[in-house]
Amino acid sequence: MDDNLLDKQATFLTLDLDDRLLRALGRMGLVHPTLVQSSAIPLALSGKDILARAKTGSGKTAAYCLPVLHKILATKDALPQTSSSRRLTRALILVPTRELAEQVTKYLADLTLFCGKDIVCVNIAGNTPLHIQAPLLAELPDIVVATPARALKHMAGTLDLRALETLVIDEADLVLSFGYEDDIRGIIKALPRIHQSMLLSATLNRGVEALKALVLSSPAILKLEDDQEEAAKLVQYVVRCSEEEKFLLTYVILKLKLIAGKCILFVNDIERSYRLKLFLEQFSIKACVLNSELPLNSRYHIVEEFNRGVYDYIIATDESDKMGEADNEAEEEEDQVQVQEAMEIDQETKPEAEATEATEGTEDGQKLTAEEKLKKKKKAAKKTSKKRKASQDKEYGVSRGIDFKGVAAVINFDFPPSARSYTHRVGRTARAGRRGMSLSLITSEDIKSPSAKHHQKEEAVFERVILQQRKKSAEILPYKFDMKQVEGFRYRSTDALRLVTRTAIREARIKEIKQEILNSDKLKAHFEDKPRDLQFLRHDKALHPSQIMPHMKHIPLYLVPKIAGIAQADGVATAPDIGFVPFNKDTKRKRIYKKKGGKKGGDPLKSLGKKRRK
Ligand SMILES: Nc1ncnc2c1ncn2[C@@H]1O[C@H](COP(=O)(O)OP(=O)(O)OP(=O)(O)O)[C@@H](O)[C@H]1O
Repeated sequence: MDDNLLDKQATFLTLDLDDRLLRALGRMGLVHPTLVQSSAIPLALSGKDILARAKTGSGKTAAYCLPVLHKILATKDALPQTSSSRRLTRALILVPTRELAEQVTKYLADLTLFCGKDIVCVNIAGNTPLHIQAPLLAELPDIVVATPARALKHMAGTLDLRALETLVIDEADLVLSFGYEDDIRGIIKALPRIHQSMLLSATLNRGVEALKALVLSSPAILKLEDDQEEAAKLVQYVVRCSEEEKFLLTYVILKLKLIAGKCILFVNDIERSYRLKLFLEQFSIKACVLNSELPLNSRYHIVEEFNRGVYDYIIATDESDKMGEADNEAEEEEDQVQVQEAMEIDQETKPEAEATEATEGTEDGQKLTAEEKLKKKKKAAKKTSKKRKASQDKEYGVSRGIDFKGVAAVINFDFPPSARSYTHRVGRTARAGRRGMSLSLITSEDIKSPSAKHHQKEEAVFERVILQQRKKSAEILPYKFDMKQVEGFRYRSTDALRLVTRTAIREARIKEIKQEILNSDKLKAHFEDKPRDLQFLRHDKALHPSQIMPHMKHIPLYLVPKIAGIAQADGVATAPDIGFVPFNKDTKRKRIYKKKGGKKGGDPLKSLGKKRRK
C-alpha cells in the first residue's frame, strides 16, 4: 500500500488491539493502519456510532472488522469458559452483494487466524437454501455476514439477534440503491435498543443521510477522502469513437500490450460481454467474463484467480443500473425513459445486419408483413429478457467493494449509466495508494442516428462525471491517438466483428453457463478441503474455438505503429509529435530490447515484431 494512505504516526500496536489480532495483522504484513483505520478503530472501540466516508481501496474493511473482533474477544475473555453467554451472535455485517459478503468473510478468517474457536463467523449471503443455513445460525455464531434481505428472512427463523452488540452496514449507499431500505427497517426494529452501529461508504448521498437517521445515534462522522491525492494516482482518459471503433481500439490496445498488467473491461449488459469476448478470442486474446448469470462459486473463483495473476483480463458486466443505481431519482427516471426510447427506436429501425437469422415466414409458409415481423420480434425479445432476468442474480455486483488486486487499468468499454457507477468502476484501479489508469469509450454518433438518444444519455452522464471529477480537482483527458496508426488493424477487426453474430453470442452464452455450472459443482465439492486442486479450472476458455484464426494471433511488423501506445498509466505523456501517445512505459519490454543490444530510446516494439516473425 502507498505510504500516503497509511498513518505513519500509528501502528496497529498503538491502537491497543487484541494480541491475537496483532499476530494476524503481522502475518498479513500490515504494520501501519490506513487513515480511515487509525481514525475509526479508537472511536469504535470507545463505543461511538460511526459514519465513515473514505475512498475506494482505503482499507475500510479492516476499519470495522478489527473493532468488531476486538470487542467480541474482550467480552469473551471476561466470561468463564463454561458460561452460556460465550455463545451469542454479537455482530451483524450487512453488505449489498454476495461477492462482497464472501470477501468480508475471507478477510475475517484471515484476521482470526490466531483466535482458535473463539470467533465463529458465518456468511449467509450465498444462495444456499435457508433450511441448510439454519443449523449454522442455530449455533449462534459470533458474527453473521449477510445481505439485508437474507438476514431478514433468517430473522423470522433461526437468526437470533437479541444479544447483538454491533451492526455494520458496508457500502451503505449501494445497500440503499439495491432497494434494501425496507429490509434494513425490518432488521433495526428487531435489534436490542442499545447497540453500536457503523455505516461505511465510498460515496455519501441523500440516501445515506436517511439511513444515518435510521441507524445511527450521535455518530462520529469521518470524511477521509483526499480527493486531490486520489486524482493524482488515477489518470483518466476518454475517447469518442464509433461503436465499431470501440472494438478496434480495444483490440489494438490489448494486442499491442499497451496496458502492462491486469485490466478490467466494463460493459453494460451480459450480451455485450460475450460479444467482446468472442471478438477478442479470434485474436487469441483470452479474457474471462464475469456476470450475474454465472454460478456464485465460479464468480468467486474468477476474482480469486484474477487476483493471483492467473488472468490478465476480465470482461465484467456492471449491472448497477438494473439494481436501481442512478445519480438520483429524477436522473434515473429520465435515464430509463431515454434508454427505453432509444432501444425501441433501435429495434424498429436497426438495419437487418443479421437478416439471415430472422424468421421470414410463418410455419405454413405465409409471408409476414413488416409490422407483424416487428411485433413477433418484440414479443420474443420480451420473453427471453424475462427468462434471463429470472436466471440473473439480483445480489450481484462487481463495480463496488470487490477488492480486485493490482488492476493496472479500467476500460469502460460501455460508458457507465451514472456518475456514481463511474466512480466505483474506476475505483477498481489505483487502489491502496497505487497508480492506475482508466479509459472510457463514448460512442459518437450522428445526431440523426436512430440511437442518438442513447448517445445523448452517455454524454449527459459524462457531463456529470466531469463535474464530479472537477470537485476532486481531477481531469478527464482526451485520449489522443493517431487513427492512421490504428487504421491498418481495421480490416482485421471488421472481419472478426462480422463473425460475432447474435447466434454466436447466444450459443457462447449457453456454452459458458453450462461450462461454469460444471466448474461450479467441482468448486463446491472441493472449495473447502482441496483448494489447490481447483487451479486447473480455467474460466477463460475460448467459446468459439473454430473461429480462432492462428494468423490473427500475431501482428505483422508492418502493422506495428512506429511508436505504439496511447497514454501512460503514470500520466507522463510522450513527445507531442509522436501523435500516438503511449499508454504506459512498458519498461519490461524496453529492458528486453536493451538486453539484446538495442539503442536507448529505440523502438522496442519493432524488435518484438521481428522476434514474432521468426
Ligand atoms: N493497513 C493496511 N496496510 C496495507 N494494506 C492494507 C491495509 N489495510 C487494508 N489494506 C489493503 O488495501 C486493499 C483495500 O482494502 P479494502 O478492500 O478494505 O478497501 P475499501 O476501502 O473497503 O475499498 P472499497 O470501497 O472498494 O470496498 C486490500 O487489498 C487490503 O488488504
